Amino acid sequence: MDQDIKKEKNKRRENKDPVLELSNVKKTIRKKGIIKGIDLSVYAGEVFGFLGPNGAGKTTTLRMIVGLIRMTEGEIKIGGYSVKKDFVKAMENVGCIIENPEMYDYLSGWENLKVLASMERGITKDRIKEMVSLVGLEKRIDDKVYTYSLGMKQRLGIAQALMKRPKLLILDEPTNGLDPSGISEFRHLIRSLAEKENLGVLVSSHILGEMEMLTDRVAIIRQGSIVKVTSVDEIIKEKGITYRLADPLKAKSLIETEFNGQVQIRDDEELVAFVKEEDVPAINQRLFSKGIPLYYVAKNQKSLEDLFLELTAGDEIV
Ligand SMILES: Nc1ncnc2c1ncn2[C@@H]1O[C@H](COP(=O)(O)OP(=O)(O)OP(=O)(O)O)[C@@H](O)[C@H]1O
Repeated sequence: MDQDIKKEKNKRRENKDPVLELSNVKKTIRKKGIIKGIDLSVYAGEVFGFLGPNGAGKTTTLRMIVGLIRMTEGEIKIGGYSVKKDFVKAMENVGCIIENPEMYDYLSGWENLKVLASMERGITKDRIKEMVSLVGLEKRIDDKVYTYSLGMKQRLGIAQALMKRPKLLILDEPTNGLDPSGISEFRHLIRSLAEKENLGVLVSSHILGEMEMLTDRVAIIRQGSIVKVTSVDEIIKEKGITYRLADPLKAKSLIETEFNGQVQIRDDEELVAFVKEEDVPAINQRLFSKGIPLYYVAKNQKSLEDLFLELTAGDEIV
């Protein structure tokens, strides 16, 4: 992500109240701790990922946020309103798709939105049009919903969820069943919604690559507890530098003695060097002057998947 946008987002986070705030949220079912005291905050304009293996407690937490099940202990605030004390106001500030979005297949997309608008206060025809354009459904909005692809249904579901202008959008496993181009379109849609509508978006998923590209920050949940909250940028830390070259043995000795680096030889043409990034040009020059042909140099990055595996080691991972 662009550095300026990142700084801007951090500034926004520092200056603003969260659109969603969980404090010490617990859920006990038949004396078993399912959720063991979760704290987290989501801010306007950010896409926040909720990641965890099967059975970690993602859906239970999302269902507590939208009031489908009661929390045993703790506090949840949406747009500043307590889900316990100000339920209706809290719910006015959240749009969600937790299971499949509810819609009438035999009506058109437009008719579906009209039906919903008639049930809510203050939704104008202009707002419906605005939502249709925001989710990119203009061309097909008059077609019956049963002719829609899964991705189009999802767009309509998002339009429904956002009609009342909530501050927070919650999506549970939203890319399930989408093909790669659908996933990519979805990613662009969510990012642009977060920016244009200044929405906080909470997305749950176990699809790590997707989350890496979609979210600004992630919370990793394991056995009912959050084990880490971090920005995606922080995760993608250096994991050494890969060199493909003619003589790894000779290169290893040079890098270790002259640049105080650690080197692991991978095969007869590849090594990974743990050196300072600013030393790389000098290393390359020295390899050249020692007559070691260099084919390729690349910075290795730690992915969300690496981190997820480290933190959830031993759990079932899908
Ligand atoms: N009503 C219930 N009674 C007993 N156990 C429950 C109940 N609801 C959830 N659980 C248990 O709580 C744990 C968390 O479930 P949850 O569905 O929140 O996980 P998840 O992270 O959403 O997993 P998945 O990705 O598989 O949906 C699981 O072990 C589940 O079996």
